[in-house]
Amino acid sequence: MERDLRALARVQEWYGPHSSTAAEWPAEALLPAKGATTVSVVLPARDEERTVGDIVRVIRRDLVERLPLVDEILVVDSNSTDATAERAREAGARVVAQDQVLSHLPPLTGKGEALWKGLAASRGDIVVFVDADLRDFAAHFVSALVGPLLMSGGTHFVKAAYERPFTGEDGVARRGAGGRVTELVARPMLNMFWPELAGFAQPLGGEYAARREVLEQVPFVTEYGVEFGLLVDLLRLVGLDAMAQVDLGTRTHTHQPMAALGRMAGQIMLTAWSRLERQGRVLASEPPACAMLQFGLDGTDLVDLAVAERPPLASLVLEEDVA
Ligand SMILES: O=c1ccn([C@@H]2O[C@H](COP(=O)(O)OP(=O)(O)O[C@H]3O[C@H](CO)[C@@H](O)[C@H](O)[C@H]3O)[C@@H](O)[C@H]2O)c(=O)[nH]1
Ligand SMILES: O=C(O)[C@H](O)COP(=O)(O)O
Repeated sequence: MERDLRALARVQEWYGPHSSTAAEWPAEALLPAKGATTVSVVLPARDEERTVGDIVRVIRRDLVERLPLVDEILVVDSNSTDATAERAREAGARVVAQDQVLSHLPPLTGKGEALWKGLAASRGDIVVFVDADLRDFAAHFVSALVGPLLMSGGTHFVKAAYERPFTGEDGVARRGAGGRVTELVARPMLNMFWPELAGFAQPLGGEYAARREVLEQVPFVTEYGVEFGLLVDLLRLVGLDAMAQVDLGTRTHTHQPMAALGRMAGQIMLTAWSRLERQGRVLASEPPACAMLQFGLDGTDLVDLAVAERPPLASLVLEEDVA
């Protein structure tokens, strides 16, 4: 109990100075601090033809043309079968095909792979990740995340917080009802094992920014464990006081069906397990099973939850320099 109270006190001590709202970071006020620092926005996108174009257009209009805050907009086409790449290109993004980046490596799959390839293919000193399925996107989703990095040299990683409504098939948005995996899996596990991270309201959210030099020093889990893995690994690398959170308001996105969220939850649990093992906090006589039986209306399905991992990009560059 005493340990729990100490952890809570640490989170409270962090929260005040490291949490802010988007209104505190107006884009025009950031420009003088930008100087020669370059900013890339990277959007991982698999079958997002309905939303990716609008997001790219807003970033281009507000943060490239009106105010020169963003230097590069990169969409990683994650093996889409729809017109994602065309829509992104028309809107003004540079588009790379996930498997064509570092194409000498055997391709892996999933969101984490798209992010890692996006990091490899982009050039900015600051990298902002934004999901490509957001609705009602506005430019402060990018500028407010960049704010603390430009204004404070000691900040290395900035994660978004927001209210997440759930919009059902009836089209009605229910406030606070979104983020089911966040609430049922990610936050309970963080509170149990990495309580210092308990102050991050949306640990799974896809919007965050960091300095390239730190992103290149951590591994990327390939599937949906990527955000959980990054938080835990960055905590180790840079410490809580180099991490910050900005409230962006409300986030609406495309909801996945329950079975897909079950797989996501499994991938996040396996990611947590790998970090507990790596940090010497569990001793396993055998690894967890990666197969999960799912029951749907049309019968059962045996799904594979296994996640792979890409090494820190910096280690790869070193290896390739030596080779
Ligand atoms: O193989 C993939 C899968 C997804 N995506 C893209 O990644 C983003 C987020 O994926 P999505 O399937 O919409 O995830 P959510 O259901 O919204 O999951 C939430 O929780 C995940 C687990 O932490 C996070 O990765 C997400 O960013 C977060 O929004 C979208 O732009 C996708 O197009 C890819 O690029 N490749
Ligand atoms: O972050 C999450 O928990 C998942 O993306 C699910 O979100 P949803 O419940 O809003 O679909």
